[in-house]
Amino acid sequence: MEVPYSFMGSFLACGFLVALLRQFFLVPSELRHLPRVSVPRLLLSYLTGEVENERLRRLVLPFASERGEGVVLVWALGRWMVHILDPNLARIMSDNIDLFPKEAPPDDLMLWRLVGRSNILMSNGAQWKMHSRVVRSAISRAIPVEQFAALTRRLITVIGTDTVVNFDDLAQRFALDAVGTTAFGHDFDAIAQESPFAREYNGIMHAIANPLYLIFPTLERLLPRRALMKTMDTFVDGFKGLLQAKRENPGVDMMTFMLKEVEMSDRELRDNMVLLFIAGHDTSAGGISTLIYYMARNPDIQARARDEVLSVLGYGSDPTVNSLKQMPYLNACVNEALRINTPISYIVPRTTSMPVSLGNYSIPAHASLIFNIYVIHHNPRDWAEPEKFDPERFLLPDMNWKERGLWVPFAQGPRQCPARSFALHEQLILTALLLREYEWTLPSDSIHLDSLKNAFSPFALSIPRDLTVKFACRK
Ligand code: HEM
Repeated sequence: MEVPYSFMGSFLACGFLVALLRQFFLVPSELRHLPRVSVPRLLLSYLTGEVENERLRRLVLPFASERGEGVVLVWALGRWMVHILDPNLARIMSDNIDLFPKEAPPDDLMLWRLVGRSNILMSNGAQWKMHSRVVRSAISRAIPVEQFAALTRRLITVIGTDTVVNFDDLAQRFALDAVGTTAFGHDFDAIAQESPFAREYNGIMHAIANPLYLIFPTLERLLPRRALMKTMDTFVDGFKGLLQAKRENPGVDMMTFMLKEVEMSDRELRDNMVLLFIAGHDTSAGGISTLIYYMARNPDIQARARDEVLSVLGYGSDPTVNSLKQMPYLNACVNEALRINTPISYIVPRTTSMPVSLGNYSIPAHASLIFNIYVIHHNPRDWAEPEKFDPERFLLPDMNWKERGLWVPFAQGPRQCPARSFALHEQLILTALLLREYEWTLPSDSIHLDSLKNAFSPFALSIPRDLTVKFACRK
């Protein structure tokens, strides 16, 4: 019997496609000894737009909590990545930055076109040391306590007396003004009115997050998104304008400080500016919204934190670095919010500069590794009832969460977040002043009555979405 050409053609095409797909998802032979998450389950999760924290809870956490594994392979963005799930292994990786340098980001991924590569986040070795020295000293000169309080007062004016507000939006606008005024000496005035800059940024992030381009980054080359690239270039150029304005009109902000450093080129200054903008506002906004949400869901916790704030500050004075230290319960609430819905689920990929042994696992050279903050924060082997919002756990004397590397929202080691103290104070001051001014609850039609829902983010960010909150003035 003669086989029709059309049938043979389809058969060969199918065979070719299967072989291609197999190749695409094939685990490299040198990684095959490691446990791994099933590809079909991952693909289904990516294609249905599941949020990162849910995916990690369902598909990755069980490897640590049920099987006691310290690492697991996860397929993402077209390759296999080693997720570090064990706090001790995470510490080894974080402390040895020469053995585990930052991986060069895939050329095709749009995020890196936006963030740039000549900055503190993406550099390694001597370059990173230079960036780190300049950026860290700029950030850590003085905590802008008064500025945070002034911005909170602006926020209170916008919230008004008795209202329901979209708090995730307000938190993002607050965080944008916080980073704008303190890092660039530029007031976006985003709290009071819609900022075109923020709108453009949100539009770009939304376009970058197109699931098809994320799963198959090579599409950026096959079907280039020229309009998006142009918008991104114009957006980044906006930072050049800010830089020039800062040169002509120096202030007391981080950029003015960095401009005094002759070591950095204009390109490096601009890339660091874009980075501070991105790293500094979505993360903070996520942390703030999470904290406000859990306080709304737990009126007893909210009341206890308020009592503490009033006992230290009374009704007159603004918080200071010292007075905030006298509020252990409020500090515990901030820590617990950063644990339970950690703003960054895992760090930017590292690589191995040579074959290494991590605990019982041998990892080949040039593997991609990340340490998984979400899993470390949610492993029931280390945290009792990890899904419960319980600030009290940070007050237990024998928990030793710092020493054991169990609480790592800002990562750890030399490359941990340089703005840890900045971000913690931002949250403490905002919450202290809101507690004094308002009592807040979730409205009855909130989508978060049962559990917190995050917005979709392809960059492992956990930011609550559509978080309406009902504020009632206490005076
Ligand atoms: C709650 C808020 C924040 C959280 C949870 C957070 C978390 C993190 C984490 C986990 C890293 C490590 C990333 C990695 O190694 O791949 C990081 C790095 C970084 N963060 Fe933050 N961050 C926050 C706020 C900020 C703010 C407000 C700024 C700036 C004003 C900032 C600037 C940076 C920079 C420049 C780095 C790169 C450090 C390096 O590679 O040496 N972050 N952050």
